[in-house]
Amino acid sequence: MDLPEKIENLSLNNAQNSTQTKREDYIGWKEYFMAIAFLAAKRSKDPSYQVGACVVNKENKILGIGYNGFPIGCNDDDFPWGKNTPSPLDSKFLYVCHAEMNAILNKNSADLNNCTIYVSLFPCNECAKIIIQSGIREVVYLSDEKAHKPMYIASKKMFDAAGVNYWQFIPKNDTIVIKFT
Ligand SMILES: O=c1ccn([C@H]2C[C@H](O)[C@@H](COP(=O)(O)O)O2)c(=O)[nH]1
Ligand SMILES: [Zn+2]
Repeated sequence: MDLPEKIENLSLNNAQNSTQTKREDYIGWKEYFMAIAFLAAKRSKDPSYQVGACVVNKENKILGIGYNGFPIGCNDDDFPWGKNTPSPLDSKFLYVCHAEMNAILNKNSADLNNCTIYVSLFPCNECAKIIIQSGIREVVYLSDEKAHKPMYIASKKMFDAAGVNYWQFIPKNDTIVIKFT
């Protein structure tokens, strides 16, 4: 391409750029953080329930991500994934670290005060305690399908007493497609 042609193309591109407006179909912050919690849940090896969590500060910066799984060093193939086993020692409940706990322990900042946690499932009572003690002040959850169980009612009781705000996120769409192309 010789020089005059190049200059002509350049000014054409500039003219096109100056008339371009921003994309409108980008995902909002809340969708983004909830989608990250759901993506993290995809890492879980739990056959019955995969949970993801994402801790975010007031500047929309992510401070921690987690999913439910066994502690470091406890091999996914050696520890049990069953729950109603004859021997209590063979139940996953003794060993699994919950998604919220992992997100909080994985934090890349010392301070979680006034942060928000996005969770795919409303937190259980044990996670509620950890959330409160960490300084997180807001819980955004998607599923409340276990909310009728005593441990989840206890979570709400503790959140209410501690002044932790919680609300259900209802996504605009039930799918976000990610293509590696
Ligand atoms: O607050 C919560 C509650 C539960 N989880 C995890 C723990 C288990 O791995 C599953 C629940 O298994 P069920 O067999 O459906 O009881 O979810 C969590 O990460 N956070
Ligand atoms: Zn929990």
